[in-house]
Amino acid sequence: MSIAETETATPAWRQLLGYVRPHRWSLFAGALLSLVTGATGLLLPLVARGLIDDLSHDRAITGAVLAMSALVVANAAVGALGSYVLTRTAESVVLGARRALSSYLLRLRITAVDRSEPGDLMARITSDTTLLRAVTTDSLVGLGTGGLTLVATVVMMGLVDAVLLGVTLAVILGAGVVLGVIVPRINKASRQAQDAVGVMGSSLERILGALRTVKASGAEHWEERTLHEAAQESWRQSVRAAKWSAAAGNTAGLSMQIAFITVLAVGGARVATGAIDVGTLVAFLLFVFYLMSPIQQVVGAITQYQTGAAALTRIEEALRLPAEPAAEAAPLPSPGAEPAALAFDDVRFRYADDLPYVHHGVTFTVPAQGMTAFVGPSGAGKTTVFSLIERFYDPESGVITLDGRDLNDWELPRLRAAIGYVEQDAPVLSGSLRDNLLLGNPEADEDALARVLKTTRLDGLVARLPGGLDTLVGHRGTKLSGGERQRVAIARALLRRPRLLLLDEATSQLDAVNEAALRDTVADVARTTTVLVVAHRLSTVTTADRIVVMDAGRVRAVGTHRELVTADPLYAELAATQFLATADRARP
Ligand SMILES: Nc1ncnc2c1ncn2[C@@H]1O[C@H](COP(=O)(O)OP(=O)(O)OP(=O)(O)O)[C@@H](O)[C@H]1O
Repeated sequence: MSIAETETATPAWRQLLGYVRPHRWSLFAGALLSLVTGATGLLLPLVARGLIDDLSHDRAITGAVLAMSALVVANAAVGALGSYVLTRTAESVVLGARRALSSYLLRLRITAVDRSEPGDLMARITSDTTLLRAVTTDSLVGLGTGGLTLVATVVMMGLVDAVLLGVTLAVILGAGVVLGVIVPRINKASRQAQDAVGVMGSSLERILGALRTVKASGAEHWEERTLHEAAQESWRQSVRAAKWSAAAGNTAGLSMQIAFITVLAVGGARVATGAIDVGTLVAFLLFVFYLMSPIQQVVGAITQYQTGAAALTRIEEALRLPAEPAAEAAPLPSPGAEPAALAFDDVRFRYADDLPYVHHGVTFTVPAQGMTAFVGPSGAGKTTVFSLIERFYDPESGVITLDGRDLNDWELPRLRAAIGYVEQDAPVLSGSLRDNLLLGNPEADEDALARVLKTTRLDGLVARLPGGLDTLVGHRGTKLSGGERQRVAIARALLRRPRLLLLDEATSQLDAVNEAALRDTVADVARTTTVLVVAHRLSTVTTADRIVVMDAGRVRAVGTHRELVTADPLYAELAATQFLATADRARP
């Protein structure tokens, strides 16, 4: 299931109000200033009527000219202030949405991440939230102030001449019908344009994450086409939205011009019959002219809302993905904390309802302290054991306990604080070596850092690097070797003083020196912590306190290397293929 298919329950306008609520007072102040701007503008036709009256009665016009000038200046000043307050508020709304969304995405369950595209999620935080800015000012305020100004103008027009008002409203009504057809098309095109931006984000994320492979496979042209197609699609849909928006804006403009001409014709006739005087006609025409602005504002608000509603829907979809409960960070185990004991009891698990079971009743126990290795053919479900311990996923049935307590009864942050986890591809983030090491425990002091560097045999590397710990490691640690990356990841995990260390060995072959360093490190750590290792090379686990042999989602044997070589044919075979069994059997 893709993220876009997630059902959306909350209507876009309610979400918008949710984001705007914390800023309602500044929004109100901005809207008020806009209204004052509108009101000062509204007085102009009346002052103009006075001016024409004064002229036709040979009276001095200085007062009227001064009043008009003052109104124009006040209009501009209040308008500028209002626009600043509104834009600032709109930026705050965007900030609120970005914060909410980024906090939420960090809490997403791994299952949700598995079935969504990170690049698309990124686009929702960066690009879709940006659209809220315009929707806050143009739509909400535009609708509020434009609507009020419109009503006020219509009332004033009614007071000046009811017949001419009737003529004007008839024209506006016609334009309203046309807009009813156009507006839904803007929404659809905007949604598709934003989706295309999401597709671009996903492609970019995928390509930049594997640029070496892309280059080595000579796939640049192919990937270029994918990116260009997504960009083209976004362009096509944005242009479609722009076309309909332009049509909407022009319909409003055109209707006002038609209204102007009609009022001129009907009003001229009324002046000729003496029903109204010229001053009234001029004032009314000025009102028609003035009506243009609030009508444009309201139409702009409605069209802008369509783009915003599409973005809000995409944001809401992300916020409906399953996430872990929000919780305070848990304290790390204190120095010298007891190692943890772990047990799996008849655990059955599959990654999704439509996928086959990965664990068919896995059972094993791991006492506190020492090293337990998991071995078995690829796809046996070894890494999945770790994912379940970290509660990235929950088993369908069976019980997993840490210190005799069901994992479900642990507060998630407390559980994860007790565990150190080194993933298979041991990610190193960009930044300095120090940043990478302190990621899991920013408060670790220099002593702790030095101890961990020594344990993980990284002290030599740090001494060699020109910048020491402050050397930048490059995006994803590209400036480090595979073995160094893995040891950095172990050091990072160890700085958290874990009571249980999960180490998923890299499948890539390490050189003999690195492999020995890794083996010694793990053996050292296992003296004070419970260490679980998923091993792809048996050479790393021959000294393990116990080895759990997994095959096709089941535990088929548990024992030491010596025991398993004779007791378990699969293990013996694995060992034989790695040239270990013979050497071992040869020993007395
Ligand atoms: N996120 C996932 N979604 C769906 N299926 C998955 C996921 N992760 C793993 N699997 C599947 O679960 C099975 C077990 O995977 P797991 O990574 O636990 O095996 P493994 O024993 O660690 O293998 P290897 O030694 O190759 O790392 C595999 O068939 C794999 O395709």
